[in-house]
Amino acid sequence: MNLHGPSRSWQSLPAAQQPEYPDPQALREVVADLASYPPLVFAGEADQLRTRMAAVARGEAFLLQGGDCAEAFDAVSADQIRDKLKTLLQMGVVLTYAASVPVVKVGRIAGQYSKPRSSPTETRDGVTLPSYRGDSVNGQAFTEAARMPDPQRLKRMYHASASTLNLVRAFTTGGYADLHQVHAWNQDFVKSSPSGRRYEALAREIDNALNFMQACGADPEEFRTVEFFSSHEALLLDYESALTRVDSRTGRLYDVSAHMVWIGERTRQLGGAHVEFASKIRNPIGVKLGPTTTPDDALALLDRLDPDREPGRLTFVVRMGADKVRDKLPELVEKVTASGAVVAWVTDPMHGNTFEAASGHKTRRFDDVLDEVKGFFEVHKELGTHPGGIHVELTGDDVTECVGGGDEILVDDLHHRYETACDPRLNRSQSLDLAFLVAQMYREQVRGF
Ligand SMILES: O=C[C@H](O)[C@H](O)COP(=O)(O)O
Ligand SMILES: C=C(OP(=O)(O)O)C(=O)O
Ligand SMILES: [Mn+2]
Repeated sequence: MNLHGPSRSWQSLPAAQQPEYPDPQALREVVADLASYPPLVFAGEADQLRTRMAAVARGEAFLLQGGDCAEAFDAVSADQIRDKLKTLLQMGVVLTYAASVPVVKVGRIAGQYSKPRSSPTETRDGVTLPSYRGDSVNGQAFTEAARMPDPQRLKRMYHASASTLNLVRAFTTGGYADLHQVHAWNQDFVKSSPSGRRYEALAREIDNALNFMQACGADPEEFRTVEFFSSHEALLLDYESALTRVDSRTGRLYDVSAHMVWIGERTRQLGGAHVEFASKIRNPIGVKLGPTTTPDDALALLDRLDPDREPGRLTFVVRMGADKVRDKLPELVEKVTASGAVVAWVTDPMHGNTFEAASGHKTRRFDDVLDEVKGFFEVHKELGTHPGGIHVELTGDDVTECVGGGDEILVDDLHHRYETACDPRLNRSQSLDLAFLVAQMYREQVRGF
């Protein structure tokens, strides 16, 4: 990697969770090619998201961040991208309208192809192979050939991300996301699900409100487009480094693979390459905080990643588990707040609530997810701080991966449509249920009506 501009200091530090490529020369060639590819996002857009996240941190907006645990190359289709986006847009509308708060919409999309794993290997029937680490690294099939890390997959990740982002941009700016389309997004859903029917009632209210505003002289053009940002875990540093470029406007480094990137629970070591990398780029940054995080860990991350105490720069994505969030979160929030920092606090109610069902499926209970969100809101209410948003794993498809929800999925249903490449996702109905419940919590606890 050639060193243009500021130093790439992270490249000499230990990086956890990286694939072991059999042919380092092949990797170098791929990285050199990637470094010559055009950016996927413009640095100015990342700045815009930082401004939006500053509003979240100050308590003036709410973050909705969601998408697959792991995107898959064979799911880069118009229908799947549209349905995911549609789900996020519907959730965004529910939250905006029912909680009366501006919603910053960020997809786990167009780059979420790489997975950290609890174990580097997987054993089935006495055979041990490298774990699946996401489509950017290896294949899901349990064969030696598929599980061998292949650097060519980094290029496929770039192209899959580019075509996904292209379609997302077309939908969000080309008329599909027009607020006047609130009913159209729900058409295929309205009769088949309780949350679809509930949404339809809300969409009618929005219609009335739009008609009222237009009658008052508001410009309908204002509602034609939606601001939507991309994000993923910055896990594979070969890829992220190749897409980290000097911004010609400012001379600063930006990771132009996405608007926002985050550091996962397994790679947030203070002396590690991921934290160093994130400290050097200007994008808004997220860091996952699991139940073992101490206040000193949080303060050290704050000093490394947000030394200037710039609202919008740093988001702490808390994923403690429903049974721990009420115990563990308060002292983190207290100490960080006392330090004078204005960070965005966001709940990821998924990753602390995963368990294996008797059938062997990795799953989550909708009620645990909801309970962790409730705990997160309770802690912030108690401390007078802002519950800034939710970070969830979801899909627009009617999968059966998480149990519970208004259109209840039972443990015995999991096998019907269990399609995730990694962690269990909320389906569309469960996602909408969650949006309604979170909107109600926000309205009651933050807005006070
Ligand atoms: O989001 C991803 C998973 O939580 C992470 O990859 C770990 O999963 P594992 O415990 O199945 O390895
Ligand atoms: C791996 C993930 O989360 P965490 O780092 O919080 O475990 C994830 O977001 O998919
Ligand atoms: Mn996950």
